[in-house]
Amino acid sequence: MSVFRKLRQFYLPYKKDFIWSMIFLLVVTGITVVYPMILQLTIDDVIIGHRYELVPWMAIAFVGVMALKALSTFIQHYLADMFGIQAVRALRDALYEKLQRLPFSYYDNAKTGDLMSRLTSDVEGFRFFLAFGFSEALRFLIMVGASFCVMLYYSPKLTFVTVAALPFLAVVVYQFDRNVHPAFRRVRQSFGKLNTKVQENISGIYTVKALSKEAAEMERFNEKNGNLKTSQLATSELWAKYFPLMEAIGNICVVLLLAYGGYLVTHEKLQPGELVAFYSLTWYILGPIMQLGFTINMFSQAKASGERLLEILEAKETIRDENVDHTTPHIRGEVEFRNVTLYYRADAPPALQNVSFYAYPGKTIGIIGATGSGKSSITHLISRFYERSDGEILIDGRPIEQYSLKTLRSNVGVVFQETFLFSSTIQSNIAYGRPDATMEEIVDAAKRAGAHDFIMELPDGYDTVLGERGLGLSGGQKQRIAIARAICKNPSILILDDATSAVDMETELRIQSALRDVMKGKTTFIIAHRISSLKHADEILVVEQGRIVERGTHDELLRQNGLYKRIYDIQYQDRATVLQGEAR
Ligand SMILES: Nc1ncnc2c1ncn2[C@@H]1O[C@H](COP(=O)(O)OP(=O)(O)OP(=O)(O)O)[C@@H](O)[C@H]1O
Repeated sequence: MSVFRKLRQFYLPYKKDFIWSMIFLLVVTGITVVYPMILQLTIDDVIIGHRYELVPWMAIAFVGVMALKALSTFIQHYLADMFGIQAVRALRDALYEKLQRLPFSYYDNAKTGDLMSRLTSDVEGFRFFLAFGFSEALRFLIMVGASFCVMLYYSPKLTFVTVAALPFLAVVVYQFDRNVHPAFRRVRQSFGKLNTKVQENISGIYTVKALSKEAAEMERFNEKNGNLKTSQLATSELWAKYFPLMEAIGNICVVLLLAYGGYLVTHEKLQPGELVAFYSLTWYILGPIMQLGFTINMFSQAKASGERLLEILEAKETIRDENVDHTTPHIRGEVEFRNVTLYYRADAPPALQNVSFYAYPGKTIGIIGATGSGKSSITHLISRFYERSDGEILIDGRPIEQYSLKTLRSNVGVVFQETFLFSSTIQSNIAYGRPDATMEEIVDAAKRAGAHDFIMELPDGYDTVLGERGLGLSGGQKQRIAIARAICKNPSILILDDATSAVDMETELRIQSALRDVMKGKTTFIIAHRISSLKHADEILVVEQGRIVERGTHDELLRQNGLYKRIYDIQYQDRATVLQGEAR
């Protein structure tokens, strides 16, 4: 129950709809129980009592009662649905908002397919329970309770004979529920695995085709599809096995009712109409009990879904705005690291160790080093994508934590190693960080990023709609649009994380000289593997195993004759000669 209590903030605001729907449910259930009573009156008082003049009135009353039932059913369903739909809308909003706030570290371990299924099928499961489960549970109680009372009123003895088989039915329902719940869980798991397979296959279709793994992929899909079939068949088998059994027990109840009830009627201890009413009422008790398994199952599925949703809602936001200064929306771009250490995981070696450097506004800092040496980690900390484990990071002389995340990130422009473009127009992709940018500013950013010319060659220019993840553009074109997006934001600190790796050297040079112009008085970090990409930087940091091992300008570093010089030799001299020299 605690799951439903924890999620109450989402459905309690709509309790009015729920209460009204329950009131109409009472009306509907009440009428349903009254129906056999009208039948009894018609048979016993009108037909057997030969009072045929009452038939039209009974018919009118019957139609009136049925019309009221139809109207009440409509209102009850509508309001119950409204309750569920409004509640999960608020829930979905909260989940989405939470996903926007969760730190990078959360996404390091999250699976896209799994998150998607939580936001769709788990939310739907919860909605279904809110809209139908609650009312089904209440309907069960009212229907069984009211029918039982009416039956007792007619004949206590017949009531007990009829319900004698109910404990057996209850045992079967209990057994069914015990088996069907894990079976349903297996279906959901198989379905989740199948979904993840499809999602991964579509995302990685280039790799699949490039490695010619279509047949192997089909085989794996077939296996997952087969698992889903098996688990679905197992569930069907359970339904097929238990339902006839439940119905048989129900029919035993009816046989007992007809045998003993018939005996009572023939001995004039019961009216024929009362027996007919009994017959209907018995099914009003049996039906909901048979359905109980389904209702319990809906409840446990909603509980499982609610737990999965709470896992997101209660996930820790390790990076939060606390005691921040909202009065400084602008940052000049001075960045200082003092003995910064970063552990991504406690059980792994640090990604950065005692990193210190100082960047004046307007300067360009180059960062170079082997893959995995910690270059990106340095820039992750400047945007506070991750929290440093030790040391101090100062921006404009103040600890980074004093800035709100919004202030910080709106002043930092990052172009990542992997470019992500949205499936919208080129124009809106460039203006993503600053939706109020004018067309002139967008074009200017594109020109500086070396993207304008190829954009103009596209049939729809800036209005060209890109495919998912920028499909339809070359790697270098995507990178240039991403750079334009960062420039358009007019950041005080610009981070290019291997952002020109897919661009030819000449274009890269043009982009960099255009950047010098826009980044005047601001700070630029360039991470690159190519020395040509950062040799003009004011200071180059050489990183090895999380430490800065050399620093200086290009010329200074060459003179130091260390790691940087070695990278330079490999890139600019005959590779074979360098490696041979190493081997000796
Ligand atoms: N999110 C993360 N969770 C755990 N470990 C990480 C994470 N990101 C990076 N690492 C580890 O931290 C170390 C430094 O990674 P980083 O991405 O900073 O290297 P890099 O120098 O930018 O590499 P590359 O040139 O390949 O991009 C690596 O050992 C990497 O495996």
